Amino acid sequence: MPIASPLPGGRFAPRALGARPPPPALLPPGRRSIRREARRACVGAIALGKHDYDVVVIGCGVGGHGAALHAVEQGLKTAVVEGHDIGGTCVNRGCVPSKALLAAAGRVRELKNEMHLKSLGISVEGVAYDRQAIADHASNLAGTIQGNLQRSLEGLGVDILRGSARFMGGNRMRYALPGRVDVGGEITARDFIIATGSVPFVPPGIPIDGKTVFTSDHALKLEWLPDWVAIIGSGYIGLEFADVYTALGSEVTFVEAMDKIMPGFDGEIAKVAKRLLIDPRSIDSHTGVLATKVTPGVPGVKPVEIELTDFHTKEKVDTLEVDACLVATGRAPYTQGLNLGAVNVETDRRGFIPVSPKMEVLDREGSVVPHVYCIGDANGKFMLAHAASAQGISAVENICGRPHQLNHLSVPAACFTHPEISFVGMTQEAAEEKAKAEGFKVGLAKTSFKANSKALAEKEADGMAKIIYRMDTLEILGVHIIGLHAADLIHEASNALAMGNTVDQLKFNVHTHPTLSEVLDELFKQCKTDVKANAKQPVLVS
Ligand SMILES: Cc1cc2nc3c(=O)[nH]c(=O)nc-3n(C[C@H](O)[C@H](O)[C@H](O)COP(=O)(O)OP(=O)(O)OC[C@H]3O[C@@H](n4cnc5c(N)ncnc54)[C@H](O)[C@@H]3O)c2cc1C
Ligand SMILES: NC(=O)c1ccc[n+]([C@@H]2O[C@H](COP(=O)([O-])OP(=O)(O)OC[C@H]3O[C@@H](n4cnc5c(N)ncnc54)[C@H](O)[C@@H]3O)[C@@H](O)[C@H]2O)c1
Repeated sequence: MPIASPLPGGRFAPRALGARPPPPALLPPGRRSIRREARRACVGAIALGKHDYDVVVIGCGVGGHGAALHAVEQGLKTAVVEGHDIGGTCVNRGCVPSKALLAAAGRVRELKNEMHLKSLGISVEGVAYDRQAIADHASNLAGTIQGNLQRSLEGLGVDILRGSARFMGGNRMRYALPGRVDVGGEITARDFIIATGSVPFVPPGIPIDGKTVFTSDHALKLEWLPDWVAIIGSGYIGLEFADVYTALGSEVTFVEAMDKIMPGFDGEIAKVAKRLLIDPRSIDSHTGVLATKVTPGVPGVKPVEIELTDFHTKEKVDTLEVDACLVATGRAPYTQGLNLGAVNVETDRRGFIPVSPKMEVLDREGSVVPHVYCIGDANGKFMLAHAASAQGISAVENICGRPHQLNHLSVPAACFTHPEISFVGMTQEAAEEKAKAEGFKVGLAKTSFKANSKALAEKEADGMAKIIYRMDTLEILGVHIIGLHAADLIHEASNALAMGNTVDQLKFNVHTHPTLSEVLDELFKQCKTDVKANAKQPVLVS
């Protein structure tokens, strides 16, 4: 039976886990020679010999896990050093528990939507939920996936070293667990991959008490459901928690520094999201304001006070009084205690570790620091789990002497609200700027879920998809979807982008009827692919 993976695509799903696989000597001859050949190919490129390990990965979040699995598959002697929880943020305090909460809250929302159920001929009475049981579902799932990750590493022969790692100069590294004299030691490695991730960023003036003022780390435990919760920041975390809280009966107020809600998203998609995810729910928002001072409260006794300051004039404009405050204002890289100076590495102004497109760490002059790579949230290139893992694989390819660069524009992203939002590549705004600078015309096509038979059968036909492409080369610049299962639908577009497919190549592909995938089929078919005719079109076709 496949084992649940924290990553889409189940990076370790097909392997038999739970039991340690036989050592190479006991493997069937075919498997043995594949492992040996992989090792010869890769190790030949890096001239191994005098080190304890070929590769040491510092941090075992999904980035470090992905890197370690790929390294050991290449025949490299590999260790991960983990100072806290195997699985890092994604498994323990991120993707996994948040999706468990969203799954349960989404069901509650659906079952409480009498109108929707009635339109399908169904009536349900007395829908109730157990807050603690929902919280337990999230923490149990995190525990299960953490165990799976650990077994997958052990099963393939990756050494798991417990402790916080610290560079000692040269190829040496020390690791230790505070308060444990029996754990730790010093090791050497030919190559190091830094995968130490990130922690919540909390703006100055906001004290976190973990009860009434908290970050996603606390919110995921769902210890209580405030009647009224202010969420500072309307990015991914803000949107997903607003979805959970409103489904479970809380009222939400967004406090967003930028002039519009969801500033990081494509403008048109953000407008549709506002119509579908914000306006019909118990959500209001204050935009163009910073939360400059927050005073924690006492549940049921004293409210949390949030001082709002105009983003532009810097004048104090209002004070909110709410039951609780979730701070969702981004994440900060975590590189504390690594002693980066010992390997001539310095973080940038925001604390990220600068890297080349091959994930090689760069020094302050911009030169490559030999044998040190950095992947995932710690380099800040794309703070998503699957990006971290893909960067890890890319780093290992480079270690093996097979030059590789991940095309970050082809990395998809999704926000798991109900309905979901997903995208790959550029927003329309960014594409238009690029077109202006480079002198090409932008093509645009859109489709609605309302024209899709499957979405209509589900009575969930709210949503749209749009594609942005170059009219001269028919190259895809971006695809954005909001609607039922948008997070799954995006992969046809992201894979096309990764493979360098142009829109004229996609429009002849066949899709099963009736499926939601026809939303994208329709989108590709609507693209204007006559390049000669396109040259005569106005600058933007919509
Ligand atoms: C609430 C929430 C929901 C999210 N949902 C999604 C989602 O749905 N999809 C998605 O793609 N992304 C999601 N993310 C983002 C995702 O979790 C991160 O992008 C991802 O975890 C980054 O992986 P990483 O391996 O770079 O770092 P991390 O997962 O942060 O792992 C780093 C690891 O390094 C260890 N470490 C740090 N320093 C040391 C040291 N000196 N020595 C040894 N070990 C060390 C840490 O203990 C940690 O285990 C979410 C994030 C949050 C907060
Ligand atoms: N589904 C997913 O893939 C998923 C889910 C959750 C988190 N994540 C990852 O976690 C990271 C963190 O998520 P996030 O939502 O915290 O960050 P974010 O960068 O997505 O959004 C932060 C928002 O906070 C606003 N902001 C910042 N400071 C403010 C202040 N003082 N007052 C008011 N508004 C302020 C910003 O303008 C922005 O809109 C993201 O980079 C994302 O990649 C991903």
